[in-house]
Amino acid sequence: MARIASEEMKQRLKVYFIMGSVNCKKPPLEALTEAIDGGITLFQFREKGSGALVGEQKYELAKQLQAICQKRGIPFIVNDDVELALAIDADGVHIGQDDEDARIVREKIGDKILGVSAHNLEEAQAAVAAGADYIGVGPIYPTKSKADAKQAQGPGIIRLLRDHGIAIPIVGIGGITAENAGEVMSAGADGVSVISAIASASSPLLATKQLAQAVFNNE
Ligand SMILES: Cc1ncc(COP(=O)(O)OP(=O)(O)O)c(N)n1
Ligand SMILES: Cc1nc(C(=O)O)sc1CCOP(=O)(O)O
Ligand SMILES: [Mg+2]
Repeated sequence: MARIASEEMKQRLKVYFIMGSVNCKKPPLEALTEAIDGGITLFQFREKGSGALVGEQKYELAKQLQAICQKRGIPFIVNDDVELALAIDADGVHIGQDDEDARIVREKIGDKILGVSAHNLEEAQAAVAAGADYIGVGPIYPTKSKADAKQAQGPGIIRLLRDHGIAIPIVGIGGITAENAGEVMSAGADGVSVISAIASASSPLLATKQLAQAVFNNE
């Protein structure tokens, strides 16, 4: 298997849903199925926060969510847990600045998708040098879904990265909704990644459709 092409990665990032069992209003398998029906293009399993599953239970949920993604052709990314990603043969891994070093992760996962969080130009340049397939830039807006999130930067951080030559695929993250997704795209993002805009909605199906519409109207 070869590394994902940049253009394909950009398409995959359009509507990127991130979820773990602690995030959803509905049972996780139901929430993911509705999100896929609504038009998500990529999924990240992020089993994190108070009450998150560990060990065998985490592994089993990952396998069940992965099976849904595989059936529907949606790539399955694992947050933080490189060993889990390798154990279940996930499509990729997302890591942040406080996780394992991106160069080492690239060596471990070979051609699988590697996403890296970046909050400024230096981190973005380092992620490119380490072989990231995309960077997640945030928080764009205030978020309640990540306890240790940094201060919101606004969409201008994405424009700044583009203006300084960061050409790899970029996805915005943090407080993104159907109402503000357009300005994230207009700033130069290839897509938006969300937890609560879909997972906390009473209808993940409708919420995803609204988000996708906002994204594709502002490409
Ligand atoms: C697409 C995307 N972007 C950023 C993050 C955040 O990663 P990280 O900084 O490692 O924080 P945690 O998600 O691990 O709490 C992400 N998960 N996905
Ligand atoms: C997982 C995550 N990472 C962030 C970062 O800034 O790197 S913000 C965030 C939480 C995103 O959740 P919501 O869409 O509910 O705001
Ligand atoms: Mg992390």
